[in-house]
Amino acid sequence: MDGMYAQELEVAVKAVHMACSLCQRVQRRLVSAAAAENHVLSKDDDSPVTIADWGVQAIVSWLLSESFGSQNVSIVAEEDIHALSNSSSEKLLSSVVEIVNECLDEASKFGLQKPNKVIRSSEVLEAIGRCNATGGPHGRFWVLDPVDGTLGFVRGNQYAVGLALIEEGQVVIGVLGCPNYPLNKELLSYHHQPYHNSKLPSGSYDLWEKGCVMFARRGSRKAWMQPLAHQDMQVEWPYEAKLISVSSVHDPAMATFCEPVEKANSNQSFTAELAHTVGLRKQPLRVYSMVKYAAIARGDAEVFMKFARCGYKEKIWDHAAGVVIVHEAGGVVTDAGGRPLDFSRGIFLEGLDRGIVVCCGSILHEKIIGAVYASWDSSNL
Ligand SMILES: Nc1ncnc2c1ncn2[C@@H]1O[C@H](COP(=O)(O)OS(=O)(=O)O)[C@@H](OP(=O)(O)O)[C@H]1O
Ligand SMILES: [Mg+2]
Ligand SMILES: [Mg+2]
Ligand SMILES: [Mg+2]
Repeated sequence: MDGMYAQELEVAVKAVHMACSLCQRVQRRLVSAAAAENHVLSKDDDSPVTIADWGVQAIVSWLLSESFGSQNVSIVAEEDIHALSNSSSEKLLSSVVEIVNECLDEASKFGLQKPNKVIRSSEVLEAIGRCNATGGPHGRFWVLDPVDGTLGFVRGNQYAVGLALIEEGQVVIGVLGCPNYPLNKELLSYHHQPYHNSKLPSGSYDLWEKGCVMFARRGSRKAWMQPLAHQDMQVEWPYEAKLISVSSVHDPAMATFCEPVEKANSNQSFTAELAHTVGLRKQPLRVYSMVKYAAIARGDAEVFMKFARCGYKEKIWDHAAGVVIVHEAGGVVTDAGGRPLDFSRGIFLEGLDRGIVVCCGSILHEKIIGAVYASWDSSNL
C-alpha cells in the first residue's frame, strides 16, 4: 500500500476488518430469536437498524479519530444516536458498548493498537454522533455505511461494510468488507447460515472460503481482495492480498446481471425489460448490499442495475466504496444517462439520472445505456 493515501488506506482496511468481525459476532447472536428482539430495531422509515450498525459506526469512528486525530476527521455516515440516547434504550446502548469493547480487545489481530482502557458508553455515543458531516465539494471526508444491506444482515444473508474517503468531491479510496462473500460464486445467491462456521472444527476450512475485504485507491488501476480472519483461526497480520479484476465477458448472452433483492428498492420489471432488450439471458442475481459492486469487481457478475422508485434519492454511503473498487478493477459505473456519479453534492447523489448502471466493460455498458433511452418512454417509472 505505497504512495498517496497509503496511511489512510491501511487504517481503513484494518478498521473494516474489525468492523466485519463485529458484524459476524452480532449475526451469530441474531440466530437466537430472543436475542434478535433486543438487537434489531425499526427506524422511522421502517428500515431495520441493529447493534451492529451502531457498533461498526462507533468502532470505525473511534479508530479513525485515534489514527488521525478527531479534529482532522470528518465522517458522513448513515446512523445517528437518536434511538440510542433516550432513557429507555439503556440495554441497547450497553449491548453496543459491550460489543465495541469485545472487538477492540482483539485489535492486535488486525495490526491495530488495543485501547489502554475500556471505552465507556459516553465515548461510544460521542464516536457515533461525531459522524454527522454533510459532505460537499470541498475538503476531505470519510463516508461510512456501517452495515449496508441491513435486511440481508438480519436474514443471515449478504451484507457489506462500506468505507470510502472523498477528497474535493472525488472518491479517492474505497474499502468494502463482505463477511459472507463466498469464494464459489455459485453460492452468492445462496441463503447463508452464518452460524454454521462456528460448528466446523478449527482448521478444516479454507481461509478464502467465505468473507473478504476489497479495497482500491483511485487512479492505481488495481483493486485488491483479502480474506477475513475466521474465528479460531490464527493468522498473522498483514493478511495476503490478491489482485481482482472485472469479467472479460462482453457477450450479453453469457453475462449475469445483479440487482437489489427488495422490489421496493429497484424497479425489477424495468431492469427485466432492459435485460431482455440487450440480450441478457440469464436469471438476475439478486443480492443484498454493495456486495453487488464486489461481485462486479471480482468478475462474478457482469452487470449491476439499480433503478430506485421515483422520488427516492440515493445516498453516497450506499455507493462510494463500491464505485471506486469497480472502477479500479476495470469496470464502468455511471447513471442511466452515462454520467459518473457525483459525490460532491452532500449526502445524496444529487442529479442522478434515473438509475445506476455498473458494467464490467464499455461494450455492455453502451448497450444498456442505449436500451435505457429506447425503453424509458414506454416504462412506467
Ligand atoms: N426505497 C428505496 N429505494 C432504493 N434504495 C433504498 C430504498 N430504501 C432504502 N434504500 C437503500 O438501499 C440500501 C440497500 O440497497 P440494496 O441494493 O442492497 O437493496 S436490497 O437490500 O438488495 O433490496 C439500503 O442500505 P442500508 O440501509 O444500509 O441497508 C438503503 O440505504
Ligand atoms: Mg446502505
Ligand atoms: Mg446501512
Ligand atoms: Mg439502513
